[in-house]
Order: sequence, then C-alpha cells, then structure tokens
Amino acid sequence: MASILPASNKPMRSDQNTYVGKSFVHVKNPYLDAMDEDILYHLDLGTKTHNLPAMFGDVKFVCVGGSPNRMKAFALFMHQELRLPGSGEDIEDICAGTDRYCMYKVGPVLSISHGMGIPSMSIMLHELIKLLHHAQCCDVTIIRMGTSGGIGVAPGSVVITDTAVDSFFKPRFEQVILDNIVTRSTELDKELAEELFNCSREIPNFPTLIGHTMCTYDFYEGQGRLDGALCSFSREKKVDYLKRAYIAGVRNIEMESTVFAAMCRLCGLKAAVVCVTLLDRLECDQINLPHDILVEYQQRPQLLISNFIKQRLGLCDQTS
Ligand SMILES: O=P(O)(O)O[C@H]1O[C@H](CO)[C@@H](O)[C@H]1O
Ligand SMILES: O=c1cc[nH]c(=O)[nH]1
Repeated sequence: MASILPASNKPMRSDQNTYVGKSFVHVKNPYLDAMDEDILYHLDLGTKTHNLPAMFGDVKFVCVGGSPNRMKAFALFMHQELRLPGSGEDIEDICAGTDRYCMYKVGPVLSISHGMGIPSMSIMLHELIKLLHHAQCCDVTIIRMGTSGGIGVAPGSVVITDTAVDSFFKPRFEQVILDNIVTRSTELDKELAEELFNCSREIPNFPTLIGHTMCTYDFYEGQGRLDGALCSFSREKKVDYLKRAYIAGVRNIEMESTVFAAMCRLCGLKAAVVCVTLLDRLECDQINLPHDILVEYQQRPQLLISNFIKQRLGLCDQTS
C-alpha cells in the first residue's frame, strides 16, 4: 500500500446514501459497515491506508476496458481533450502496487482495466463499486469501452449495447452464489445509450448502431469459432447459431457485458457498453486486421466516449 493516512484523515463511515437530490453508489452488503477497514486487495487500495474521498470524491465518469494499455491511452487522450495542464505523460497508475489491474485518474474521469472475461470483470467491479461508495462519489456514469466480434455488421462499426444477453440470447446474468444460481437482469440504461448514439452522429464517418450484445464465457468454443484448440461442431451449426443470434437482435459478441450490466444496475450506476467490432463473425473467425487498423478501430469507442464526456461537462465546442 502506497500512502498511510494520519488518524485525523480517516474517512467517515457511510451514511451517504441518505443525501438528498444526488445519486450515490449503493453497496448491498450489510456486513460492510461493520468492518473496521476495507482492503481493496486487487486495486492495492484501502480505507485505512488511503483517503478515498479525497482521492476519488470528484469522479463522475468511470471508463473500463479489458487492456491496460488501452486504458492508459484513454487516460492520456482525456488529459489532452480536457485540456488539463501538463503533457499527462507522467500520469501515474494508481494501482501500480498490483499487476492485476491498472487505474488512472484524469480530472473527473477514472480509467480502469478489467482484464478478460466475467470473473476478472466481476472482481474489479466489486472493488471499484466499494471504492466509489467509500469515496462518497455521486452521479457517476460508467462505460465499458471494448472490442468485439460483429454479427452481420461491417468491421469497424461501433455497437452501443441496449441489452446484454447470454449465450441463449436471454437478458440475464447467472451468478453461482454458494450452491445456488442467482439470476440478475442485464438491462442497461436506455437513455444513456441514446445519448451516446446521438453523440456518435456528430462524428463524421463513424458507423454506429444500437443493438444487443452477447456475452460469452469463452472466445473460441463459447463464441462458435472453428479455429480454437477444440471444436466439436460443424461450420453449418456455427452459422446457424450466429444467424439465430442476429435474428434475436444480437449485433456483437464479447465477454464481460452481462456481469457489468447486472452489477452496475444493482448498485445504482448508470452504465453503458460501447464496443467496436473487429470482424464479421458470419464471414470469418480470425482477427487478421493490420496493426494500424486494429489500433484505429480501438480508438473509436474512446473518441465517442471522450466527446460524450466533453458534452456532459459543457466542453463540446472544444474540438481535438
Ligand atoms: O477488448 P476487451 O475490452 O478486452 O473485450 C473483448 O476482447 C477480449 C477478447 O479478445 C474479451 O475481453 C472481450 O470482451
Ligand atoms: O470476436 C471477438 C473479438 C473481440 N472480442 C471478442 O470477445 N470476440
């Protein structure tokens, strides 16, 4: 742990959900308030070692994505877009004491990596949501910016998710808790999705659509790929499955959106998922884009989200 607080700086215990007119982050765990200290182990932060309200109390936008490099690049981009002083090159990884996740703060924007897959996202979200709660953050918008495989859409398209669905095209996330399966809704904030879509229309040559996003537990067999180490189904079965997904409204496939939608919804966070498609899965399985195109595609959600944040902050006349 990096910083040790003097006793007088100990963060207040939480009665913050009772403030009027502001939307605070809810934690739904009766045991938390009774804990003398909360160590956010995978973020290398804690309530006794860090003054979380001072460090994070002004956060209004949380942006998450799988890759640490992408989230650092996004933080540097936001530093430039928000016209903050300095080059930003010396920006520090707040979670440098752990190599599980990275985290950067740029004004009111927090940029965090979550790794690949539901378990990695879920662990990060438990600790992030507690962090926002301990920091007494209010009116926070959270957006996942990712990559995905498209279904029936041109590579490079940006899909804004209206509903995250599971591999059966159902709007649910099933969490195993003890030896029970608990089913949670994966609806996302429709108004936020619309706001992002409207923002995308102001960016020239920026193919964007709203649709369902399918979240799977695996990149290969779980997404019907024929190019994994294991494959027990035919090309016809693959195409039939993806076409049925398309008919059910699915426009892209990735690996975190259901748990992200479910947890954010339960904790009162307005959440969105914005993913660029790297290929059309009806056409192929391998991602064989040249590096520069891959980099440019990954920047598309970043550009959209940066414009959205600037618009929310009243800085929309600033162009990059
Ligand atoms: O680009 P990110 O955010 O990592 O998301 C997608 O890419 C990974 C697979 O390559 C999965 O995590 C999937 O959800
Ligand atoms: O096909 C793809 C591409 C990116 N991420 C996924 O999960 N699937």
